[in-house]
Amino acid sequence: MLPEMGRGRGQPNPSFVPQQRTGPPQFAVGQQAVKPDPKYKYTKSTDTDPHEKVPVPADIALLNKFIQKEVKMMKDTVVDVQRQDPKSPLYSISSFRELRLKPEVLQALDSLNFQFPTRIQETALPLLLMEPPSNLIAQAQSGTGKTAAFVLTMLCRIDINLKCPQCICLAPTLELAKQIGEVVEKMGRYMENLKIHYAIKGGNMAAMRGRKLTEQIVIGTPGITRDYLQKYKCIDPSQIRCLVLDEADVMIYHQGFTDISTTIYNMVEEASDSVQSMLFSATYDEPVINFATKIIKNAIVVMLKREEQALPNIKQFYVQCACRDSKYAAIVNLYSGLAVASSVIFCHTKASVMWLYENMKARGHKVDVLHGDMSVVERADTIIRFKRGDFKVLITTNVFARGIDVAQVSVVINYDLPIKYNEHDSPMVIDGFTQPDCETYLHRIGRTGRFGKTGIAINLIDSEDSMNMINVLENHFQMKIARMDPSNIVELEAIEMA
Ligand SMILES: Nc1ncnc2c1ncn2[C@@H]1O[C@H](COP(=O)(O)OP(=O)(O)OP(=O)(O)O)[C@@H](O)[C@H]1O
Repeated sequence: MLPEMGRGRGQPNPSFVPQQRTGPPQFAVGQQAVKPDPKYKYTKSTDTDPHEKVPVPADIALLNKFIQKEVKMMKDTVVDVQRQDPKSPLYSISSFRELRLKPEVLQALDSLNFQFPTRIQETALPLLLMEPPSNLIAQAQSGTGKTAAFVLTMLCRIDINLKCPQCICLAPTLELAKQIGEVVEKMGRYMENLKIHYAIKGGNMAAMRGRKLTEQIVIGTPGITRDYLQKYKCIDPSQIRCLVLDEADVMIYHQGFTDISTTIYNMVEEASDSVQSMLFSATYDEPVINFATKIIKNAIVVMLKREEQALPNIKQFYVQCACRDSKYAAIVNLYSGLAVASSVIFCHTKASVMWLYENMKARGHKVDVLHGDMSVVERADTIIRFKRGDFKVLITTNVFARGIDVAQVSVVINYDLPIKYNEHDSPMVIDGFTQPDCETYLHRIGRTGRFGKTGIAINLIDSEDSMNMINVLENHFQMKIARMDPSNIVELEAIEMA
């Protein structure tokens, strides 16, 4: 059995309004940015600090030019160059043919133009396909092909002639579950009689009682999948050969998911003689990896160094805004740049998502929203339209932060930075500063820069508190988040040259 775990990290509290703090006056836009002393306790609001300079439309026009140039460069990115670079996550020395995949799967990979495995695929697949099967806890940067690594494993592990679930794949959101299913369909297109069942919100749960599933692969969110196993008994756990947890850190260590995921793991582990468990994510902080290695027996662990986690092909910037209102002005003025390819704007709450959406819509901008209060049908429809390019700017919450793969997303904007919560569901504050959620930040910016493309992440900063979060993120991942000062043409050109 699994060891009992304490309360996981708190879910973001939607009613939270970030605290405003004020800092030393030297921290002003247009001057050399002075990073605040982390020991300094800020107590007053900066919202109306007269030293701050709001980007004016002319400055924003330059910023737009910069974004558009970057987006154009993105189209010219050559994946082959990265494949040759031993430091790149796309680097590999083997071919898919050397990886013991089924012939029908190889045929599908050819038709999908998957020519070479990425580093994580080349590393994970031989470990996952060897006999006897071994468990794996794996980490790889966002957009580098983790999905294919576990989907190919599931396809190679199932016996197509058996009409019962043999693989369970869990994901934190229904959008991600659907997206994984689409990858299974594509990679399993030449496997006759392959069937997938989605254990997600929106299905007819009453019809499940007493029914035995005949599909070989079940992909679902944790709550409904547990009901399938425990309540409706429509999956026989003794037949399960693969259990996959995508976005595994959140699945095993987040309040609301921990107990459910561990119940599923225990049920399958106890019933099945030969289940292989696989955990994949772009991020695992220390407590998570400690917990994961405790519960997943004899797992092979493939981890990245901290400084390897942030992708160099995603250029990260912050823009200083005087207050929340000027963040809105910046977004409105950046619209034409954001709509060149596709962009995602992350807000802290559903309320701010809707506020930004209504205001931009009222100005005639074509934007759309995705958040957890929308119906299943609305959410699915929004993702389809965004992937199809029907609208170019998506305003959303953390519900879109993980896993969703939209190749043409070139810009991610953090209207609000993601905040870390403590075990009491309150924002974590150290030395007077709110702490950023480093893992969520990495997942959010990973919605751009997919599979070696270049992308831009822009963080809108409106207080010393949010500036401090930028410093913490830089230190945590040992990476640079450059100040983008739209009024400084020399600096902007220097960034363009970089
Ligand atoms: N070997 C490959 N050859 C060509 N394209 C690939 C290959 N592997 C993955 N891709 C493509 O790269 C994109 C990103 O892959 P995927 O969504 O699996 O990334 P991920 O690592 O799961 O990302 P995240 O951490 O955001 O969940 C997808 O569009 C996928 O089709």
